[in-house]
Amino acid sequence: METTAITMRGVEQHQTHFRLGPIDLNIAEGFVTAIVGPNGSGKSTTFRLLLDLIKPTAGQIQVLGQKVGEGDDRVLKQQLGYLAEQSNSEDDSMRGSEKVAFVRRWYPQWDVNFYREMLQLFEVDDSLKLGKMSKGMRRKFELALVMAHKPKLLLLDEPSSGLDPIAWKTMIKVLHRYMEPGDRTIVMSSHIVDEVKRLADYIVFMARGQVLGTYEKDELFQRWQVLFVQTGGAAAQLAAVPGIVECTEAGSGIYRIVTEQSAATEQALQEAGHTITSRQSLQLDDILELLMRRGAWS
Ligand SMILES: Nc1ncnc2c1ncn2[C@@H]1O[C@H](COP(=O)(O)OP(=O)(O)OP(=O)(O)O)[C@@H](O)[C@H]1O
Repeated sequence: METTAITMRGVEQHQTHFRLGPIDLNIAEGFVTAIVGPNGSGKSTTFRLLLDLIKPTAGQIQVLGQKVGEGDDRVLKQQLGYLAEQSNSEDDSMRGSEKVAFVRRWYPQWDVNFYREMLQLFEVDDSLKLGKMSKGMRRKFELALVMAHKPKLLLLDEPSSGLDPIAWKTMIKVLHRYMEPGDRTIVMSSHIVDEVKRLADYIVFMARGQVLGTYEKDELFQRWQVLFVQTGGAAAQLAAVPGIVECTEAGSGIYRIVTEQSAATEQALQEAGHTITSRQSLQLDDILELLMRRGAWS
């Protein structure tokens, strides 16, 4: 694998009603990784651990080559940008421009032109008080705010929450452009299938505080397929076919097969004399559901 921007080793975080981990995770530098999982699966908790906003109960975390929670992390923090899931209501009475004046002092590399350009693209007026901005407007402002120092690692917790479809498209464009230099990394959580499809290079599935797996996006969609198969009555032979995750009878000797190794499954089906009548890609949420079911969690 490529150089890692983030490494988590045996990381656990215990709360009264929630346990995260143990998590072992590598996130590649120079790519977009999307963390996908149901509500309460631990995505935001993971972000907070990476930023040292909460401490792990066990394990070690490295971000951009530095151990989190050890030594002077000022230089590391200047290389990070974090968009929290929810706005901080304590900032409501501040104007956008006042918030910027406050934040930019921490970042010597703050790029005022880039910030202005983003406000223009998103059509945001930063002279408004943050509490007076609409939800989407504030989200766009905050996105510009966390990107203006051009961090090497951008952590975005549900970035498109509250954005209208036009603003959403602008955000996708902005993030694609952000990745162009090749040495930047984005880790984002998202519930929007289309967003993950358009932006992510890698997908990390999470559920109930556990990482279910990390997958290269194109390979994931290529491997996970639904095949409709005419068995000619020899359905029992399907049990020996590799990669099958689910198999249901669809009527008239046709079986609906979900596979996570489409190439191997198709080859074995053909060698056994079965006919594949059609195939479809599986959606991201269906893959997550099947992975969760396999973990016997749902
Ligand atoms: N079944 C549950 N019922 C109520 N709260 C839960 C449950 N599971 C987890 N939580 C809460 O969720 C928190 C962990 O979730 P976290 O915010 O990290 O998840 P998330 O994946 O970001 O969720 P979301 O998609 O809703 O933003 C824990 O602090 C815990 O309090």
